[in-house]
Amino acid sequence: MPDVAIEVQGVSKSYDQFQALKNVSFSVYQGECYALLGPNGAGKTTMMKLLYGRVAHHPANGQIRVFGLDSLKDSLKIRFFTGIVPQDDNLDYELSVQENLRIYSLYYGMDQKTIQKRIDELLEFMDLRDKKNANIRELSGGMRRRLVIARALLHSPRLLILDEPTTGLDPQVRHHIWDKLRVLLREGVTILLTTHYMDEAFQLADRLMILHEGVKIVEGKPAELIRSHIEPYVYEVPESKANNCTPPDYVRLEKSGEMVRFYAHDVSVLQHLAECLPPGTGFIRQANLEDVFLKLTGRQLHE
Ligand SMILES: Nc1ncnc2c1ncn2[C@@H]1O[C@H](COP(=O)(O)OP(=O)(O)OP(=O)(O)O)[C@@H](O)[C@H]1O
Repeated sequence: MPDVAIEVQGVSKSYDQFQALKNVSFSVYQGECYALLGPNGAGKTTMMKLLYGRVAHHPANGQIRVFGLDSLKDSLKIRFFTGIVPQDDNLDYELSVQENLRIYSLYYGMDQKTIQKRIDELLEFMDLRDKKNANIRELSGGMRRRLVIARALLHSPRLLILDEPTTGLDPQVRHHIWDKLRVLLREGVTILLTTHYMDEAFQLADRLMILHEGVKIVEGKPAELIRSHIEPYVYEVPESKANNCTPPDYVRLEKSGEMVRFYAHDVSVLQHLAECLPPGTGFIRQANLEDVFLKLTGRQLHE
């Protein structure tokens, strides 16, 4: 069993009367990528912020340890080996790309003689070297996101925490960022991320947890969750056409947006259903993480 990087035990968090997290426990092993999934408001960001001491947390019971350090008593020490990519790109728009990195290096008390080398290395790594002296306003959304990741890596952290790293970015930029995160994982960095993209979790996460209304409802490896929680085949049809299909009792139905999904263990049952509609009206596919998410949370990804 690999060493533990993050250990969360029975943690709850309330904002006034509202309980955002309810008795949540999980561990993240060193060098793994662990994803927190959940509908809007599930408590993902709150969990992340507790880890790096961004919200006050005085649990009556519950504890968070990061590389053996207590998140309450040692939050400053934890920040010195943790890189944080927040949900919003909180860059300084008055400064250039490299000035944004330089100012952060002061915050970490980094040696100013060697800092330029590290900045150049990171701009190269995130493919931003041509933008070194550009103003932040001149950067695309994808470039800004890459710069925030470069900034989080300045002090060569052992742990990288990313809150929705690729939200709103085009598929090419998302794949580019995933490639960079894979390089970091190969180098032994531990990664904890939140995402609304099921393909992102499937591509990157060794293990994941689904949070729902502050409660951990499931945890596991993506492929195992699909195998154990969902029928393997899905027939997806627009709701307006689905009235013509009458499924047998053992076919499960789920509505998602404009689509109806029929779930079954036997693909031939779905093929039979498909024959009740004109060809091309719907399609049969294998179940994926999004199907698990829908079944367990009963929610669409963005409501
Ligand atoms: N500072 C705060 N004061 C009061 N309530 C808060 C505060 N921060 C978060 N909440 C509430 O706590 C709940 C969990 O919020 P959180 O941001 O952790 O969810 P999330 O899963 O990250 O959501 P999203 O996917 O939309 O980012 C929400 O109902 C939110 O309104």
